[in-house]
Amino acid sequence: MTEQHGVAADACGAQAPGDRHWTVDEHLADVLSGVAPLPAIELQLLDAQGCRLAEDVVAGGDLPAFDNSSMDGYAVRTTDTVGATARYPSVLTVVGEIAAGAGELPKVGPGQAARIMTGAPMPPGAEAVAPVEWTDGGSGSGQAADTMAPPVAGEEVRVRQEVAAGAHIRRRGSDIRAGETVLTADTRLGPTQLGLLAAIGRGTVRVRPRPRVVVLSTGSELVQPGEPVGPGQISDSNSFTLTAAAQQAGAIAYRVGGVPDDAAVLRGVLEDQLGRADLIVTSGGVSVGAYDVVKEVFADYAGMDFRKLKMQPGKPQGFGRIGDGAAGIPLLALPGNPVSAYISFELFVRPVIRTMLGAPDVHRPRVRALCTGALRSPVGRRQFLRGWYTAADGRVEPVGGESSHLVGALARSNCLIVVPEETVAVPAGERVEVVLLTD
Ligand SMILES: Nc1nc2c(c(=O)[nH]1)N[C@H]1C(S)=C(S)[C@@H](COP(=O)(O)OP(=O)(O)OC[C@H]3O[C@@H](n4cnc5c(N)ncnc54)[C@H](O)[C@@H]3O)O[C@H]1N2
Ligand code: MOO
Repeated sequence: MTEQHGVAADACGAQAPGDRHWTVDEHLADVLSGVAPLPAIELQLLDAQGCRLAEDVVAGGDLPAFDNSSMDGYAVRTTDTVGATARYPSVLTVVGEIAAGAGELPKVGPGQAARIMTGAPMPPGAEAVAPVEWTDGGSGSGQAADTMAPPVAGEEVRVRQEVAAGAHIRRRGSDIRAGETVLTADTRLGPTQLGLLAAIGRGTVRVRPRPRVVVLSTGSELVQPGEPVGPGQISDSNSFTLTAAAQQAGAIAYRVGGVPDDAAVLRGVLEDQLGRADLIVTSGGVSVGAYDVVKEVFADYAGMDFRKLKMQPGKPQGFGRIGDGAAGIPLLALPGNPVSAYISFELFVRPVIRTMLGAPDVHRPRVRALCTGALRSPVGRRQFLRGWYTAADGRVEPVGGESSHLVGALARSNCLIVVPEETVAVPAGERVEVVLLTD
C-alpha cells in the first residue's frame, strides 16, 4: 500500500485550526517536571544490584583483617631456611596444622614449621610461607612434592630452598584500610561492588531503589500470547515490549496485560495497582475512537492531561499523576499502535525511569550518521524512523516504512532516524541524527 507524505490530510497529520500540537521537547519537559530520584532505602545486597549508592561506604576494619597465607604450604621462620637447597634441605619439625578459619594457632619456634592452608592466619613466630612445591610435603623423601601428605605425629618437612621474609603472606590491610572510603555515593552496584560490600561485612546498603513500573495494555481486542486468537483479535504485544523496555531501563516492571475497554474494569485495575507502583504506563485508548476508555477513565483524575504532539509516530499522548497524596503516582498513557508505544517509551518513559533512578544518562545517546536511503516525512512532525546503525562505518540504513504497526521492522532495527519537523525529504547520502537504542 502506498502511503501519503508531506500532507496534512492523513489520519496522523490532521490538525484543525487552533488545535494545539506540542513539540517533542515541550512534552518531554512537561513529563519530566516534578520527577526526581526516588528517596533512598536500605536494601539487602542482592536486591541492590544495578542501583546507585546513596551513601559513601567506609570500611569498618582492615581487609584482610589478619596476615594470612596465599599458598598451601608450611609457615616457617626465615632463618631456619637460610642456605636450604634441594640437595641440602632444611629439616623442620611440624608443630601443627592451620586451616582457613582456624582460631587457635600453634607457635612456630626455631627449627619448627606449621602446615598452613591458603587463607589461614599466620601463626605467631612464623615470618613466611614455603609453598608445598618448595618442600617434600612431609613425605620424608626429600623430593619435591606437588601435594601435602596427610598430617602424622612427629612429622618432619624438608624445605628445599630459602624462603624470604614475608613470602606468600597477604598482609592485614593490604587491600583496604579501616576508615577508608571504599565506594562513593552514586556508584552503580554491580557484581564486584556487591562482593566488596559483602567482603567488608555489610549485609545491607543504602541505595536509590529501582522504580516499580506497572505496565498495562488496554483493548478488548487483545488476547494473551499463546491463547487462541478469535476473529478481529490480536495478541497483546505492547505489554511485553514495554515491560521489557522498563526492565532494560533499570526498573522493576510488573506486566498487567490486556485490560478490556471497560471503564469500570480499568478503574478497578488501576486502583489495585497503585499500591505497588512508582510509575504507571498504559498503552492504547488515547486517540479519538469510540472505545478509548483510558482517556475516559483518566479524565476523572485532575492531574491528567491528554494532548497531541508534532511527532510521528506517537502523536496522541496522555500524562499526569493519579492516586492519593499531593504528588500522586506519575502515569504515562501511550498510544496503542505498537511502534508508537515503543518509541514513546524510549523518548518519554525511559527518561522518567532514569531520572527516578538518579542515573546520569537520562536519555539515549544520539549520533550523526550517513543515511544510505532516501527518506520522506510529513510536514510539521518530527519523525522517528527505524534504522540499522553500524558504528564501524558511521552509516545508518532505514528499516521498513513509517507506519506504526510494523513490529517486524522494529525488531530488526537498532536505532531511530530523526527527521526534523520542517524536513519533508532527505536524499540518500545525507547525514541524519540517530537515536541509539542498544545498551
Ligand atoms: N481519527 C483519528 N484516528 C486516529 C488518530 C487520529 O488522530 N484521528 N490517531 C492515530 C494514531 S497516530 C494513533 S498512534 C492511534 C492511537 O490510538 P489509541 O492509543 O487509541 O490506541 P488503540 O486505538 O487502542 O490501538 C491502536 C492500534 O494499536 C493496536 N494495539 C493496541 N494495544 C495493543 C497491544 N497491547 N498490543 C498490540 N497492538 C495493540 C490496536 O489493535 C490498534 O490497531 O490512533 C490513530 N487513530
Ligand atoms: O502515528 Mo501514531 O502517532 O502514533 O501511529
